[in-house]
Amino acid sequence: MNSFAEWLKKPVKLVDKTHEQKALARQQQLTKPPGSLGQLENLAVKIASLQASEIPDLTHVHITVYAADHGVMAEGVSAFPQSVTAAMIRNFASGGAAINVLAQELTAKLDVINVGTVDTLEDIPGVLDKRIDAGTANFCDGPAMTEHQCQQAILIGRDNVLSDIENTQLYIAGEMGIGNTSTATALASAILKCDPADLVGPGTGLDLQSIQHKLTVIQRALKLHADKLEGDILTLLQSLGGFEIAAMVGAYLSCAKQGVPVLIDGFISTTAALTAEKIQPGCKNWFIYSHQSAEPGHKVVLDALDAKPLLKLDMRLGEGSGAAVAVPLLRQACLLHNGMATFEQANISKGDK
Ligand SMILES: Cc1cc2ncn([C@H]3O[C@H](COP(=O)(O)O)[C@@H](O)[C@H]3O)c2cc1C
Ligand SMILES: O=C(O)c1cccnc1
Repeated sequence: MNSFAEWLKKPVKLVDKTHEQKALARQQQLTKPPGSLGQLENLAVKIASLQASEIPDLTHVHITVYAADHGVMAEGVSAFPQSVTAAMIRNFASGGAAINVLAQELTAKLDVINVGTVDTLEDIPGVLDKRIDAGTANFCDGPAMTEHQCQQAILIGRDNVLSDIENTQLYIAGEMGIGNTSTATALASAILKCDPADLVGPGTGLDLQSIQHKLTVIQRALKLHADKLEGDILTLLQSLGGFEIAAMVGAYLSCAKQGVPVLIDGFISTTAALTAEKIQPGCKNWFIYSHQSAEPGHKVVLDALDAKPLLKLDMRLGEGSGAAVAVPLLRQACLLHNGMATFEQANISKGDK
């Protein structure tokens, strides 16, 4: 038995029900009509139970952006050229991307990992070079990855979570990879056995005619890999995924096994979350969903996870940006939970009904 298979078998950590009960009871004691803080109450209870703590705390947030290129770009499926993936890695390193601005404001730890760009980048301070290959293969011609490459990518995500687990109170995986809305659409359609026409969208900004072309490309890929649709999820990930998507799957599996709360971002990240949940049911107990992006496939994937995202801001960026935007809400839910007085402390009558 190799170490990958051993690790994969490790169970997902069970969520602490005692702390859930304690947090629910505390919410009933706080000086407000029960339920009046709406979803902020559920959030605080969820974070308290995931952290197994009476004082949930989100001071230390670990954000990792996984970047990689996609072979399906040979079919012309994005409004932007493939070289933008590498260019954005440079931008992450110099602090100019949206996620840099947000991570700085949150005082979050921000890692950037190159999991496999076509461009061989020089050593860039602040970027972890874990290039598996020069992008994935075109899944219209064959599997996107070899089995070994897929495992390598998963282990990169696993190890990133473990690298700072002692300090991580919340983990966010972001992605950068031109063409990856096509990859996520193909993978999610295969996993959910649904029509890719219900998921496909503009990504970075395709017009209607180009979206139609993107759909025919994805349909071709799904036809080519049709024999794997009844097979296991890891094979689907290997056939239709991307390096950064597989790395996010590994990170989510790692969080669920170790008991680290995860805040999920947009369409591509949520497709990785769905993949992790299908590989190991129960992973999703560790997930909180930040937002619903404008990419149509995101709603389909969120629904498949029974997810109720906190925000709907028509964002469609990725990089972990939607999740980062939601962190202040989570922090405020915790602050209210921890800091408000109880009826007893404030000597206020609780009311009878
Ligand atoms: C400058 C720039 C920065 C980005 N940051 C995230 N994405 C997002 O857009 C890409 C997916 O869209 P598509 O499948 O249409 O290529 C991914 O890289 C995703 O992270 C970006 C895209 C661009 C152009
Ligand atoms: O939903 C997302 O995260 C998204 C949508 C379009 C392009 N990139 C990311």
